[in-house]
Amino acid sequence: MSTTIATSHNFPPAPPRNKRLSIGIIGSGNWGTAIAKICGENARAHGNHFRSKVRMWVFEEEIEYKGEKRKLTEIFNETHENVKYLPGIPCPSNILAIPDVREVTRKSDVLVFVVPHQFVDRVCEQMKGFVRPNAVAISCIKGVAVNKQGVKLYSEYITERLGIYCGVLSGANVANEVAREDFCETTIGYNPDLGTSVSAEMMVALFDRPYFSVAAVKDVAGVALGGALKNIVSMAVGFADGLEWGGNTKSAIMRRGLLEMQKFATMFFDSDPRTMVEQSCGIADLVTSCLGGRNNRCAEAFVKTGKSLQQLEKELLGGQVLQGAATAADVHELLTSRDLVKEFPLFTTVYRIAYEGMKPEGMIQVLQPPVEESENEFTTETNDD
Ligand SMILES: NC(=O)C1=CN([C@@H]2O[C@H](COP(=O)(O)OP(=O)(O)OC[C@H]3O[C@@H](n4cnc5c(N)ncnc54)[C@H](O)[C@@H]3O)[C@@H](O)[C@H]2O)C=CC1
Ligand SMILES: O=C(CO)COP(=O)(O)O
Repeated sequence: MSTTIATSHNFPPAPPRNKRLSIGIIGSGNWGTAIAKICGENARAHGNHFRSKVRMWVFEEEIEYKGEKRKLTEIFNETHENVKYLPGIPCPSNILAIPDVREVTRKSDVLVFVVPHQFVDRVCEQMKGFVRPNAVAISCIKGVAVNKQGVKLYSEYITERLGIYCGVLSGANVANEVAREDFCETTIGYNPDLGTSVSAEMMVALFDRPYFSVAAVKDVAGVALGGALKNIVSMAVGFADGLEWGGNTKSAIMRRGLLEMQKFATMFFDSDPRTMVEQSCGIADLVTSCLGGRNNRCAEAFVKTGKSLQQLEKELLGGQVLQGAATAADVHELLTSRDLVKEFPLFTTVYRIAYEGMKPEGMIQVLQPPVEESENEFTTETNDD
């Protein structure tokens, strides 16, 4: 079993009252709001550890609400509901929606990053210079940052941009189900050896709820990559849904996908291969996303309707952001630059279907065993009689 370093059973001692931590949520989408709800509940439940007020940065927009145009922050602070991204879910009244990311940054000891990965760069740019000296971050973002130099986790990227320690939270956590308080598990990747002012136990205390069971491990890369890469595999399963392939074929895709996830995490990072198969951030997230996450739904519709993924994102997601196609492109760019495309046939096929017009039926070739494997004694022609 990969080593679990903290769970809700290791409840941390309370810090002195003047050292209680202020929590800031950077993001307020579907998952951002569900995470803010969890932190808001725990800030109240553990008043000796956290300050009650949880600040949530909202990318401000005007929306049509009860017949008039209103600001999303005003509606949230009045109704305690994110009517655009998490409708129907009452949030605790100690969450305050704030349109200025610098104000949230300035006033927070723990910064919880939960924005679609496409926006991390510009958000960090605005936060620079406003971060508290002892602040720490935790990233709930599912994606990878690729450039000419190679690949980075978003937690590493945040550390580099803002100069603060950043852990990761990721798991089988479809936001609407978590917000409804259906039971689920999640994984925190947190490595206290790298020097952080907030312990792994304290991070668990911030997120663990009776319906949201948290385990912390040291394998930050394994946790981050499980969430990022399963988005590619869930698109592959969505293409299979579009073709009306059955459960056996889809589980073959999931198995091959899991192996590529594990291979990627150990090839490019020092990740423990057991994380992908033992923790919620690996196999469990892969399964839940393939059973009907947003990537899966858009990929299915892509095959059934012939519309572009951008169009389907607009039509099906109500302002939420599709991550899998962008991650497939990021990963493909990296694999191409390292001449490793053939080592990751499923990831590559998803890229080709999404961007190069490859027919989704072609996915079946990826599932066939490689030629060397099928050449065994039973297939050799004999002339015995
Ligand atoms: N929704 C889910 O079920 C889960 C999502 N995640 C991950 O959490 C991260 C955040 O996802 P969600 O909260 O679901 O976001 P979302 O998909 O609901 O995206 C909408 C959010 O993006 C913001 N946004 C739009 N344009 C922006 C801009 N130009 N600059 C900054 N922000 C902008 C919107 O204000 C809104 O808060 C993603 O990496 C996702 O993969 C992780 C677990 C579950
Ligand atoms: O990450 C998720 C569940 O854990 C959600 O996945 P989607 O973005 O595909 O909905």
